[in-house]
Amino acid sequence: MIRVAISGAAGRMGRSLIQAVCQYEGITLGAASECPDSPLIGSDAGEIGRVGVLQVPLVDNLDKSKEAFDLIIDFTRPEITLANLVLCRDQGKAMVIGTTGFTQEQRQKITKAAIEIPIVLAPNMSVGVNLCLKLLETAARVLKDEVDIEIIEAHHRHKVDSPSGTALRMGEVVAKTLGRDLNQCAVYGRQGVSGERPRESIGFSSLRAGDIVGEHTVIFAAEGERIEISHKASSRMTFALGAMRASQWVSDKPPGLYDMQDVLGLLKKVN
Ligand SMILES: NC(=O)C1=CN([C@@H]2O[C@H](COP(=O)(O)OP(=O)(O)OC[C@H]3O[C@@H](n4cnc5c(N)ncnc54)[C@H](O)[C@@H]3O)[C@@H](O)[C@H]2O)C=CC1
Ligand SMILES: O=C(O)C1=N[C@H](C(=O)O)C[C@H](O)C1
Repeated sequence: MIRVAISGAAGRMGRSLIQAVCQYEGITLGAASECPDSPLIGSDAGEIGRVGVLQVPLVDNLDKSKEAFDLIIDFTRPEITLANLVLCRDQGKAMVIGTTGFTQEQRQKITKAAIEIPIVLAPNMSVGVNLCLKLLETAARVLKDEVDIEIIEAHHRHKVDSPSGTALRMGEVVAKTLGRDLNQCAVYGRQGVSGERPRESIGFSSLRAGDIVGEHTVIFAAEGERIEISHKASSRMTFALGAMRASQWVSDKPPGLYDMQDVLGLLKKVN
């Protein structure tokens, strides 16, 4: 049995993760944490996830429950993820990181820690999005530089980072396939007299509204035809169950930085 700790247990993803643990065989909830000033500290995680009492009280720091879990699942904010990373590295525990919005420097800290512990880091843990990443690679390889590429994403009004981690990953996959550097060719929104579109740019547009769970579309537009590859998540359970799959997968892996493509065995080329 793999004992997981959920960081950010009362958050949107945290609550879905508690439910997913209860649905998933071979995984049990060992610990759960929330922000130190949360009034929910001390409450039972099962009650927060609406799955009945689990006898796991919310702590304000997972360091206090470190004997009770084997790995941390973290869907929080970058600075919290990095604090959990230090704990996991010091304790030799694995990590599954779904948090997005890392700076380059923060990402490097994760890469460095992965020399010592196994980490799955993925901006999107749904099977569908990870399949889309393979489809995008194929589309870019076939369409080459003959198309304009635009990435549109839509999320709920509470999301704090933009573009979404998934949109950025989609851009990276397409740019890499086309031999472009995303740092050079990304265009984040347009306003005013923005001029004619250079073919090599990859455009990003972000919508924030209501309770949209997460939607991504990549448009490949040529003269006379247009291809759109879209994914629409309608429930956070799709991400949470992906995180369970990642937890089970990573629990017996050697140190290294992995992503959902590794977990799902999608690394081989799809033609
Ligand atoms: N990789 C994936 O598949 C997905 C990634 N995400 C990402 O997950 C992250 C979280 O998203 P949401 O759940 O919507 O956010 P949220 O804001 O609902 O949840 C974050 C939780 O962390 C808690 N928190 C704050 N400080 C803490 C601390 N010191 N210790 C423990 N918990 C603390 C907050 O109180 C909050 O409850 C975002 O970066 C989002 O982009 C979201 C969905 C899917
Ligand atoms: O914040 C969210 O909600 C989501 N964030 C992830 C991202 O930034 O890509 C994944 C998903 O779309 C939901």
